Amino acid sequence: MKRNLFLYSLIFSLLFVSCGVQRQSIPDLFVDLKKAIPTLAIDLRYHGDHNFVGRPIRGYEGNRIYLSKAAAIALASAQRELAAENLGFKVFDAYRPQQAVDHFKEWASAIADTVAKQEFYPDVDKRDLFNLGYIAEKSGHSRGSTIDLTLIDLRDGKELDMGSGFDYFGERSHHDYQGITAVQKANRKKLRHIMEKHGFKSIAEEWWHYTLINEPNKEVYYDFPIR
Ligand SMILES: C[C@@H](N)C(=O)N[C@H](C)C(=O)O
Ligand SMILES: [Zn+2]
Repeated sequence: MKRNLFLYSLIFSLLFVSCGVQRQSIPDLFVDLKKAIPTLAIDLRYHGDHNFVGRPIRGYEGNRIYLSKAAAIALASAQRELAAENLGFKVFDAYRPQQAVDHFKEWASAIADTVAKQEFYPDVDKRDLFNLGYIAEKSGHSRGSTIDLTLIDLRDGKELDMGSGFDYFGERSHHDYQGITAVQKANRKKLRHIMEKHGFKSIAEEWWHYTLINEPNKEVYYDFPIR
């Protein structure tokens, strides 16, 4: 009896460990972006609390950024081109586990929780953020070839003025919004131009969001946590 118990618990622990390893393993498709492009500036917003939820997001356990190799190669060539103008990228988000998207959905249905409303969605009811295209229930980020980013001046590390902050959900962040200055328009255009030149496409609602057109594994939504 004792022997059986021992065997069962051994099998159970082995199963548990192997599941754990599977959950932790990063698919071959991905690279650690900090290692692939060491000169990239990174501010992984969903790892901390400076984001529209106001708290760290599920699945962002480590301050690391993963992206598909194909997207990382395209981004590296764009970054090289920018450097000639003393410009670089700052990345806010890249691969996003599905569990993080699920966290966004849960948060959106908790109507009373508006701790970060003032900064991120002052004029939008949080229940409409999905319908209006600001957050996706099935996000390209989970497929691994989508990235949220801005431009920085390499001489002082400061972000270029884009006319609204990252994840400001409102018309002000739309590509076609006219009520911003000529400099802000030019900065957005510069970001869009360099991203499109290197194979990425934009969405109308967010100046910071780009997806590699020839992304690999278009059908797969990954859920491994970021550690
Ligand atoms: C939430 C925002 N940063 C974003 O990435 N929005 C798009 C629509 C997405 O969720 O895929
Ligand atoms: Zn995005």
